[in-house]
Amino acid sequence: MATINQSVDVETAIILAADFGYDIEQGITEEIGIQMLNESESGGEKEPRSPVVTVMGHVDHGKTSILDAIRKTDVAEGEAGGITQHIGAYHVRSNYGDVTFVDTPGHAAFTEMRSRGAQVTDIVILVVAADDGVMDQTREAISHSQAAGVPIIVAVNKIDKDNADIDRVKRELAELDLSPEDWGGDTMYCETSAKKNIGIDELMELIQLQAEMLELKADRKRKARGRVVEAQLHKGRGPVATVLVQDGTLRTGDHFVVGQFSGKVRAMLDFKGQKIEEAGPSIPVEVQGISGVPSAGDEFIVVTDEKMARSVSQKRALKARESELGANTKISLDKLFEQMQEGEVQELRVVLRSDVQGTLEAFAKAAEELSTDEIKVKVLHEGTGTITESDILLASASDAVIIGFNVRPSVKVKELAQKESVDVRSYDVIYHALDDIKKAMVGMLEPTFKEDIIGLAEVRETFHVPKVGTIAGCAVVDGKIQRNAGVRVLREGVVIYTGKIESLRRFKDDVKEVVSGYECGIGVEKFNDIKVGDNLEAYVMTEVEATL
Ligand SMILES: Nc1nc2c(ncn2[C@@H]2O[C@H](COP(=O)(O)OP(=O)(O)OP(=O)(O)O)[C@@H](O)[C@H]2O)c(=O)[nH]1
Repeated sequence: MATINQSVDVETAIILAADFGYDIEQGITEEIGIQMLNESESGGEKEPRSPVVTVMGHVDHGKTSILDAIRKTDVAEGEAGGITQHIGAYHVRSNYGDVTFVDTPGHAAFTEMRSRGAQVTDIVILVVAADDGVMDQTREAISHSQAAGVPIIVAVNKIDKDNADIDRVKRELAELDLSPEDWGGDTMYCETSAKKNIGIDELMELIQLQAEMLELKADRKRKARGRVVEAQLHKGRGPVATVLVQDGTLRTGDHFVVGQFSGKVRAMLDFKGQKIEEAGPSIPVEVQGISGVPSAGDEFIVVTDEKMARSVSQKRALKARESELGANTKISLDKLFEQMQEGEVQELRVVLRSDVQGTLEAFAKAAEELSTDEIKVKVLHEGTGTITESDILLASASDAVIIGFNVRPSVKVKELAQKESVDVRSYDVIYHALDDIKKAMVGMLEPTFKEDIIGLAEVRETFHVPKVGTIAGCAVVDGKIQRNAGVRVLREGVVIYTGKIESLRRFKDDVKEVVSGYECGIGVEKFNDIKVGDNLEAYVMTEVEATL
């Protein structure tokens, strides 16, 4: 006998359910088991934990130098003189408090983790060189941090330089929503010289101040959970992962699930490569004893026993394979209306790319004006030049679409977009893009013509043929090139000309098409300015049935 509130064991449940014509799947109870474990098992009080910080900025603005200077403030270090770092994260104990630094290379890694649901960073330090000011990667880092909702502390670095212009940096950043506090804004600024060791203590103080405002807390008594920062197959130690403990305490001997793998903590090393027995919240450790190499961003959860660990990891592996095969759940303009109806989106986020700055400003303004009560159009990031891998990762992590004007992603970037199911749309004029967004918002997006890109060729040589013009000696690298197809001439990922393929030859013969792997000569109608290194993108327009 059991009352309605009492649970029964799995065997009984299976027999009972069978009487009613249902099958019971045991795995689900274990997934739920983990959840319950994590919800219920909260032992004691939540205590403050130290902040996890990521340093970002444009190349050469001084990220590494600032991190080095910070490490020198480590009071635990003393005589040894500088820490030899073994893993991608480390913990500094300064007079101002403890800080954990996640040393992943750049904002792409940061966002890749986030696209896996892993937000480990509490605070971003944005390093901007005072002599150089805001540059491309500064802007990208800001967009990535803002999209993640992580507060930014600005370190205006290299103030020792003669041509340092701190006010200019502040002005440029104020335009990007990072007004300094002394200008009435709410962004913390710190003036540093990593080289002369100026302002480093102040920076550490600001980190603590920001951390206090964030009220970062964790319960060190519970079983540990954390995230993988990096992982690899080590020759002697087998699969190892740097895990940042986010809650609870991790101990040697704990059974755990990590991504699709499981294991038992055989040994733990801190970032100095020293063996430790336990690691509390905000502490990075290298864990040994995993059944395989997990991915950066994977969740790490301690469970009660080995059987549970194994069973959950197997279910996860199966699920991962299934989702790889199907399910595209990301946002796309095609599905915008459906998703709006289902209440899934209130905000259409876009990442913008264009060949010229003017288009960006005009589009961003017009797009934001399209916002209605139901849906807001928000530009997450904009930049000139071609669509990058970092754009795709940002769009993937933030569920955004990418809109490009006269720019094309490279083959590699396109593949990443496909893998991440990011909707990348290319336009040549603003109002076409605006039209599509408008139509998508009311569920009327029904292109009557769809452009199919059929192939890509790389220009290896050019020849001048009298009366004909320039012929491009090309290698077809993707798909096929057809005579009379439309063609775009791309230079460094930017469209410089759009026209038609006028002539297509293999050796001396005119041919209708040339497929990937072969070489050919291509003449572009009314265009002679082809250069070695250009890419030719061939496309055809196909009629698409109206869908509603
Ligand atoms: N004068 C001056 N030079 C600095 C300062 N900080 C860094 N530098 C110099 O700037 C150069 C780049 O510094 P890094 O710390 O390597 O810059 P980074 O941002 O880590 O560069 P990447 O890792 O390549 O992106 C080095 O030559 C440093 O010595 C500073 O405060 N003042």
